[in-house]
Amino acid sequence: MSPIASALTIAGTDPTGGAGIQADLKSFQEREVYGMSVATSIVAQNTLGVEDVHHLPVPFIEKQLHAVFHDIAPQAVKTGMIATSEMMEMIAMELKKNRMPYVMDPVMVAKSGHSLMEEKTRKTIQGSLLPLSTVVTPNVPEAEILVDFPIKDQEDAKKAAKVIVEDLGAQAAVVKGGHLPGEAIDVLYEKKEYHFFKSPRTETKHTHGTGCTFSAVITAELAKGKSIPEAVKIGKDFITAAIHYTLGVGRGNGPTNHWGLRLQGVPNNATGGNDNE
Ligand SMILES: Nc1ncnc2c1ncn2[C@@H]1O[C@H](COP(=O)(O)OP(=O)(O)OP(=O)(O)O)[C@@H](O)[C@H]1O
Ligand SMILES: Cc1ncc(CO)c(N)n1
Repeated sequence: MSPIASALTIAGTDPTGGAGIQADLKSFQEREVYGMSVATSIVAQNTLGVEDVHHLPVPFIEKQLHAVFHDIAPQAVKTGMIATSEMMEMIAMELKKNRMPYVMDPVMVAKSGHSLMEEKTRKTIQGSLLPLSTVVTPNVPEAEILVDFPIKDQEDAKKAAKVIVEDLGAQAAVVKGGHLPGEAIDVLYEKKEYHFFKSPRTETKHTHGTGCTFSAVITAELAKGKSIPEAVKIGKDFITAAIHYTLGVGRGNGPTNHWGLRLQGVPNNATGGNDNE
C-alpha cells in the first residue's frame, strides 16, 4: 500500500468554496490526505443560494473516474451531489469494480432549499449506491426520505440509522442532528451498536457545506485506516471547530472554517478519543 493516504470525492462544485468538491478537497488537505476529485455537476452557487446547475454527461464523468483509477488508487472514496439516476448507476458500477471504504453523503437539497437531486433519483440510491456504502451520512430530511417515516427526535434518528443499515444494506449510518433542536447530536449505528457524537449548538447562520465537510473528514480518516467510530469522532470534532471558528465571509449563509481544528492546537493526525454519550 502507498505510504501516502489518498481520497477521492465524486461530487458537484461550489465556486465560493464552502461546499461540494471544494470543501471536500480542503478537508482532505487539512487531514493530510492527498485529495482527488471527479465533478458530476458544475453548480453556479454561492452563500446566498443556487443560481443554476450544469450536469456533466455521464460518459465524461466515467472518463474522469477512469483517469483517477488508472493512475492513483485512492484508499477511500466519498460521493456528494449525484443528481441523476444515470450518473448514479454508472458510479455504482465503477465502485463495484474498485472496492474501498466508501462514504455516501446523500445530498438532496442545498441549505438554501434548492434541489440538488432529481426527485426520481431519490429512490435509485437505495438500489445502487447505498448497499455499497461503508458509511451513509444523511441529515434529518434526507434520512426521512430514505426510511419513509418522520424524524422528530433522537429516538426517531436511532430508528432511522438502524433501518438504513439493517433494511437498506449500508454497513453503517450516521443520522446528523444539525436539523433537530437542542445540542447537535449525531447518531451512528454500526455493528448493531449505537454511538452518539455530541456538541453544543453554535448559534450561527454560517453552516454552508457542513455536511460535505463532515463526510469528507470521515472519508480521509477511513483512508488512513481508522475505524468507523474513530473516523466519525474526528469528523465531528473537525466540523464543530469549523462552525465555531466562523470566518464570517459571504453575504448569506457563509462557509465554515476548514482550519478551525488547528486553532485549537489539535495536530492534524490526532486520533479520536472516546467521547461517546
Ligand atoms: N449550529 C450547529 N452547531 C454545531 N454543530 C452543528 C450545527 N449545525 C450542524 N452541526 C453539525 O454539523 C454536521 C453536519 O450536519 P448538518 O445536519 O448541518 O448537515 P447537512 O444538512 O447535510 O449540511 P449541508 O447540506 O449544508 O452540507 C453534523 O455533525 C451536525 O451535528
Ligand atoms: C455541490 C454541492 N454539494 C452539496 C451541497 C450541500 O451543502 C451544496 N450546496 N453544493
